[in-house]
Amino acid sequence: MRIGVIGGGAWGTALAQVAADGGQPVTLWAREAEVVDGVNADHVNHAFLPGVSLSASIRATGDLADLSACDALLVVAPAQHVGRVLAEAPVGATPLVLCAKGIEAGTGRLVGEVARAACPAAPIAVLSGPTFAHEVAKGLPTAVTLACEDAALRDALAARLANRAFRPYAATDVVGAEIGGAVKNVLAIACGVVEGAGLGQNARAALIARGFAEMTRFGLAKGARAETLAGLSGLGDLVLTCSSTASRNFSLGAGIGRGEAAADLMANRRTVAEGAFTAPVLREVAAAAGVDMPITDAVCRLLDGAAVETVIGDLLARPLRGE
Ligand SMILES: NC(=O)C1=CN([C@@H]2O[C@H](COP(=O)(O)OP(=O)(O)OC[C@H]3O[C@@H](n4cnc5c(N)ncnc54)[C@H](O)[C@@H]3O)[C@@H](O)[C@H]2O)C=CC1
Ligand SMILES: O=C(CO)COP(=O)(O)O
Repeated sequence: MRIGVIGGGAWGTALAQVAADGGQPVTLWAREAEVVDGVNADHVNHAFLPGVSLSASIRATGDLADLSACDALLVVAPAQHVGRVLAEAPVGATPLVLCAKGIEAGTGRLVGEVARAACPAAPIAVLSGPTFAHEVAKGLPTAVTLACEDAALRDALAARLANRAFRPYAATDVVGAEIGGAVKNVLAIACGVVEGAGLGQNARAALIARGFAEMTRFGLAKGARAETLAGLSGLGDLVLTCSSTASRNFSLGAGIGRGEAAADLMANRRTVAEGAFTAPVLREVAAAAGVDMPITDAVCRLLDGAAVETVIGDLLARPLRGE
């Protein structure tokens, strides 16, 4: 199975490295010429995954047409750009493995819905879980959810991507796998705020547990299964990104918690903090579905510039309720 990767950020590059295990050829499409040149000449993605030596069997390209001979495409552009990139990619009926985590602003669509609209003939799988790119690229042990309704395709993809350190777990719940990854990014911002503002470990654990309740309420309303949300792509990824400054979303929140302006933090970054784009549209979609999302709402207010003390105070002052 010839693998192509759409997106030369940290995660696309790490997944290209996974797919290149054992010297298998992989084509990596990157938007930036400097990334293409660095991967081909030095076997390093200096811009997005510095310090990791990549397999020489990864060939980078800036031309989407070079993906036309691939048997499966890993889609790893940021969620807000997936629709545009897929519209230009030579997909046809080639299976797509969606690896971006987010909800499209303006439409409220999960990445799967975006991909189905752009590429109606392409079978869809979702790969998601607790996966810091730099750890995966270095070959550290990692497990992911690989969700696909077509069992034969899912097994073929799992067999192709699995290696000694990278372990896909099969699932059929595509929507559930997507929702866990999209919602946890928003909750990771909230946990970062707690860290940055020095609110303590109790508060962070409370946010993880109540955030998981929020993710589960939203997921169930949108057709996800509870066991998927409690698995690697939901709870697993929530725990990872709510616990570490290696998470860009957590780091963004930590900056806000320290009192820095969210707009400045967003303006000064080249890497993507998906939760900042997902939070407002998640709030809209949840409101339309009648789902209460107090932590997501708090993150939206903080991103809009509300004071940390005010927002945290409001969260704590909500009427007491059953767990
Ligand atoms: N980095 C990680 O550890 C993980 C990231 N992800 C997800 O993977 C997706 C991609 O993130 P990363 O690879 O980390 O990105 P990154 O933050 O390392 O790099 C930014 C990426 O955005 C792309 N980009 C910027 N503007 C664009 C545009 N207008 N059109 C198309 N692409 C554009 C850049 O080319 C680059 O590939 C996100 O949805 C993220 O949540 C998922 C799991 C792990
Ligand atoms: O999704 C991730 C790990 O699973 C990466 O998290 P961040 O985007 O917050 O860095």
